[in-house]
Amino acid sequence: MSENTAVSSPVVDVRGVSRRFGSRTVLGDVSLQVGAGELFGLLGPSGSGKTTLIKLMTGIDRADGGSVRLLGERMPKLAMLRRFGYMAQSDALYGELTAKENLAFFGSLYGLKGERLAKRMRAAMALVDLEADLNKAVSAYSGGMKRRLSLAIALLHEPELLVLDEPTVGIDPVLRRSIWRELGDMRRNGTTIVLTTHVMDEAEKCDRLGLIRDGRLTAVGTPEDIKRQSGASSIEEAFIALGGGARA
Ligand SMILES: Nc1ncnc2c1ncn2[C@@H]1O[C@H](COP(=O)(O)OP(=O)(O)OP(=O)(O)O)[C@@H](O)[C@H]1O
Repeated sequence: MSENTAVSSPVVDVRGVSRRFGSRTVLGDVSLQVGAGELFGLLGPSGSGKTTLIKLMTGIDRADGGSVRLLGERMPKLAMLRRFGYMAQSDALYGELTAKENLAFFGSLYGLKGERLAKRMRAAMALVDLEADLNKAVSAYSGGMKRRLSLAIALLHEPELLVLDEPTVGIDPVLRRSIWRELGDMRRNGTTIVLTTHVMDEAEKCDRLGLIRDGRLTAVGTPEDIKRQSGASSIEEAFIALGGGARA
């Protein structure tokens, strides 16, 4: 691994993490630090281990070896639910409830209530352009609307850290752009963001990228570093050289 720059007081501190399923090692000895206010992108081919790593970070799954700390706390830890927002790859929503009821449910887990909850619901739904659908049952939402509601839930409590697994899949280009603008504003306000993506122009917008292949980080650095390391002129080429195809 190269250029995994030492980060002082990292918000995300993954050390020597591994995960096996049966006899198969899907993550091997992964170490990664993400600093406060960084927008960090995990990039890798399908099945390379991105979601597995995200699940270990958030405490949804437990590593077989190594350690994960978020905001200085050893994971998994239930109380940390209030301090980070997580958007899973498959939406974890209650279909029979309205969007508002879903938001209220997750809001209560985050410790939000009363006027603050109402205010945050309005702000989060405005951000994903779903204000008009607040009282609609989630079962009547399209796939893209469900993704947007999942994102609204992840940032409902204005967490210090956002962990987003493919946040813009199924979202149209106009809304995708406005969501990225919003992620940029959040980062400027000090929110740390870790996300996975398959979209190259999204990868270019990250402060740093981690390229993952076969459960190992093959490169970590700024988009410019990654291009330089692989001698590529675009992230897409670098991805193929370092993470997405035959190693150069
Ligand atoms: N619960 C599980 N049991 C067995 N194998 C699993 C389990 N979860 C993940 N895997 C395997 O681990 C590997 C990594 O999966 P993971 O979902 O982390 O990949 P990914 O990089 O997120 O892929 P994608 O980009 O397609 O979402 C895959 O081969 C997958 O089949």
